[in-house]
Amino acid sequence: MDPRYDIPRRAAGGGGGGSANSSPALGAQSRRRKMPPRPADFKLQIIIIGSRGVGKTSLMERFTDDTFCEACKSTVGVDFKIKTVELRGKKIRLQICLTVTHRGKGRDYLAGSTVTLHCQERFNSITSAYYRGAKGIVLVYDITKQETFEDLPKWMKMIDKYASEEAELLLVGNKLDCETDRIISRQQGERFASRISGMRFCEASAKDNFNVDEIFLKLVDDILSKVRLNVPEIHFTQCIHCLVHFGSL
Ligand SMILES: Nc1nc2c(ncn2[C@@H]2O[C@H](COP(=O)(O)OP(=O)(O)OP(=O)(O)O)[C@@H](O)[C@H]2O)c(=O)[nH]1
Repeated sequence: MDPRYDIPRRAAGGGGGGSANSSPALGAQSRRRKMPPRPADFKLQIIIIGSRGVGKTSLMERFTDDTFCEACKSTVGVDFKIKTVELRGKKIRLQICLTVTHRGKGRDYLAGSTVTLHCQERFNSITSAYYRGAKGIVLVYDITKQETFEDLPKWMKMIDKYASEEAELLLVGNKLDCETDRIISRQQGERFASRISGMRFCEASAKDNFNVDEIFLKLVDDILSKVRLNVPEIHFTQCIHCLVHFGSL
C-alpha cells in the first residue's frame, strides 16, 4: 500500500453548468434554446489558510481549473474561485477563498502582529468575516519547510478566534512530490491533527495532482453529513465583503 495518505476517491461531477439535451426528437429551434443550468442545492464556502508559499493558490487552482503554476505570484488580499461539484445527489456550488495575508515590513501579519491599531482593527474585521462564513477550513503547511509547520499553532489561534466551531478542519502537508527534501514527517502531521478535535489530515501535491480533489471532496462530504440536506446554506456574500473592505485597507 502506498504509505502516503490517500483519501478514498468519491464520485463527483466537476465544473458548473448543465448538460445539453441532445435528444434527436428535439427540433432545431428547441436545440437553440439551452436549458438553464440546474441551480445549486447548496452553496458552501471553504477557506484555505497557511503560511506564505505553502501552495494555497496552487491547491485551489489545481482543484478548480486543473492547472499548476511553477512561479506564482504571492496572494495579497483575498482571492477566490467557484467550482460546482455533485455529491450525495446534490449539486454544490463551492466558493474557495484564499487567506488574507496582510504584508508589511517584509513579514506576514497574522493576528496580533506589529500593525497600527487602526490597521489591526480593520484587519481583524476582515479576517473575522472571512473565517466566520467558512464551513470548511483547509490549513496547509509545506512538508519541506519547518517554519510553515511551526506556524500551525498561530493559524489554529486564528481558527479558534474567528471561525465557527462547526467548521470542518483539514490539515494538509503539501508538496509531497518533494519527498527527498522532506523535513516534516507524515507522523508529525498526523500527531498535530490528532490533538485537534475533529481535524482530519492528509498529504498532497498540487504539482502532481495527488490527493487534491480528495481534499476538497472529503471536506464537502463531511460538511454535508452535518447540515440538514433540505436547507440551503448561503454564505457567499462573506468573501465578497472581504474583497470590498480589503480594497480600502
Ligand atoms: N514542488 C511543488 N511545488 C509547489 C506545490 N504547490 C505549490 N508549489 C510551488 O510553491 C510556490 C508557492 O505556491 P503558491 O500556490 O503561490 O503558494 P501560496 O501559499 O498561495 O503562497 P502565498 O500567496 O505567498 O501565501 C510556487 O512556486 C508553486 O509553484 C507542490 O505541490 N509541489
